[in-house]
Amino acid sequence: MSSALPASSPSPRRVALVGNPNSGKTSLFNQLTGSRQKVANYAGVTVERKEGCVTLPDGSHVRLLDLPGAYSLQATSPDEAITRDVCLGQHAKEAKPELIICVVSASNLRLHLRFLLELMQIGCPILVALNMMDEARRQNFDIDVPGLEAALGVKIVPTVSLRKSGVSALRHALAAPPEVPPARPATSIYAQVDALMSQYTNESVAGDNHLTDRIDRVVLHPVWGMALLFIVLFIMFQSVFTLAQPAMDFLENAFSRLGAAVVSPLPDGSLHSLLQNGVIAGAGSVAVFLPQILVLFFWIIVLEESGYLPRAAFMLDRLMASAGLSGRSFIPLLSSFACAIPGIMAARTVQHPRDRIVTIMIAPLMTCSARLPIYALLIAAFIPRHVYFGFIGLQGLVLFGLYALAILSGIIAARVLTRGAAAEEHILMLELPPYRWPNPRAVLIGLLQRARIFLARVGTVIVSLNVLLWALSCFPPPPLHASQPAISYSLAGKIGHWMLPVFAPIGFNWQICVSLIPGLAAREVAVSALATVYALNATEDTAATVLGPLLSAQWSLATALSLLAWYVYAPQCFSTLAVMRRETNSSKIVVKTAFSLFALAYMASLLTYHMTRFLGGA
Ligand SMILES: Nc1nc2c(ncn2[C@@H]2O[C@H](COP(=O)(O)OP(=O)(O)OP(=O)(O)O)[C@@H](O)[C@H]2O)c(=O)[nH]1
Ligand SMILES: [Mg+2]
Repeated sequence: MSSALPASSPSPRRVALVGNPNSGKTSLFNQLTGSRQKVANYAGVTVERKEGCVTLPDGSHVRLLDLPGAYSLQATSPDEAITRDVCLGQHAKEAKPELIICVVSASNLRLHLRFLLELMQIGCPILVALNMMDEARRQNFDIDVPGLEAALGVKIVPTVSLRKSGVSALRHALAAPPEVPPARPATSIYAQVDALMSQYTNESVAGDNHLTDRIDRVVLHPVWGMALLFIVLFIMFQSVFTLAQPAMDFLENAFSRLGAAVVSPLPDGSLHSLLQNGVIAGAGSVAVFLPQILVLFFWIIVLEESGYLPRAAFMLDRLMASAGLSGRSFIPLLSSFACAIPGIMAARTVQHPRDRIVTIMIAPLMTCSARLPIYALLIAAFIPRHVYFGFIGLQGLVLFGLYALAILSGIIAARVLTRGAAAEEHILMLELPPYRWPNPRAVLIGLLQRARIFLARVGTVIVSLNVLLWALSCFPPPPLHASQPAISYSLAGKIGHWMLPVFAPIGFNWQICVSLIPGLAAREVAVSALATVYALNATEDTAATVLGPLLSAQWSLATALSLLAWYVYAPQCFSTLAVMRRETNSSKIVVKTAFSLFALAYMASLLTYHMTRFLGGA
């Protein structure tokens, strides 16, 4: 029998969720604590410990840790090392948990039991959450839970964390005194798992997951699979323009009216200019891109939840191998399309140190969503809305091309950095999860979260940087009888003109130079900064959200394409560089990466500018 602690011992105060990757730990964590940590259908979503608070039925509180998934306590990657260290009480900043909730997927019981049996040997009290019971049921996979519970000597709570099922039972179980599992037989873990599976499940007669296998026959096919991947990406970028356009038009209109309603009653003067040119022009010009950002994230969330991503990684393994990386680097790189910061963190799942550093160094090359407003602004202004064959939009095609250029550059950069040497680990280590219909509620919550993050950025970083830029663009005031717009005499104007000799060869004017500086803090600010600079530069009042037509009237195609090329590579936002420093613990790598990316950006813009002029796009 299990050796229960004395009955008087209180319920545990420090509890950790531990288990195999993709078993549903974070889903349970969110249900128990009310948090909104990221959940997705592939291994290695959580890469650092996250803390939350669970309220027990008696009103007391327990501190709950969500940990990265691990296959065993023999950690092979930095994220697994965190889990090992916490479980064994060796983590520098985390005391050993008083109870481990081992999350075991009922639909993948054979694999997950191995880790449970290993955990049972470390002398820590254990409670088992037998999650994904719905999937097991769908596969007609029966588990004799009371029998397994008695055989293991640990409490087992069946759960479906998607639907909160079993969460209340888990809360009650947490209130009980923790129990250290009894000693296991001396036989190997494999033999024990075999015995448990044959005695307490119907594994031998339950069907395999035929549907997943059938879908995989197409998805992982060398020809059809690649064609499907291409079609998925193509639809994704086309829809960024087509689906988002009506909502964008609506927002543009709404902001123009709001601007007019707020600003018109004010007398001319500094406050009028600050609101009109600094706040409304700046924030409005970026906020209108919300629909496009949401369309992009809709696809990212659907792909993450469906289980398709690791398959895409599998398909691209050969391509990645040609760059000296394994498909394992694919998911960190793909996360970088949302933002390079979680992408760089996700590189913790890459086991080999060299591959991990190279993945981190090329992550900023993947096109983060902050670049979308710049791309969308310039594409809408300079690329005609042609449609070929009734469904291929030229604008979407150019966007696709910009993403493809970034990916290709990343592959070439990785090849240079790995000096063509073969990848150190192989994709076969990657676990393919079952396919799942994305949960509409999860998709909606994910989108609302992204909208909140985006609008919070607009309302904080972007507005404050723009107000600062407005101040620099208005002071010092112009001399009496000035012949040019006031901004030309201001500090911002002077800085722009100082930078001009460096950037004129790549087709940038002084207004673009001014916008590059705040763009270092957050790339979208380049758009709001351009809106402010041009609004202040204009002789009559220019509405915030009509920046596109203004630029297309004033810039040459060569300049616009050169700026697009610039943003494929640079600049790094400061927070990316800071996370890179933290994750690699090396300033040298950060300096090397930042310098190379600036050099690449300059060269790409130079080439684009002169080629376009040569071809007649002056
Ligand atoms: N059908 C079903 N799906 C679930 C259940 N619990 C979680 N999921 C899904 O399983 C996937 C993985 O869930 P996560 O909570 O991210 O898993 P995790 O264990 O935290 O994964 P890592 O952080 O990568 O170790 C997600 O797509 C969830 O929506 C469940 O009980 N039933
Ligand atoms: Mg997780």
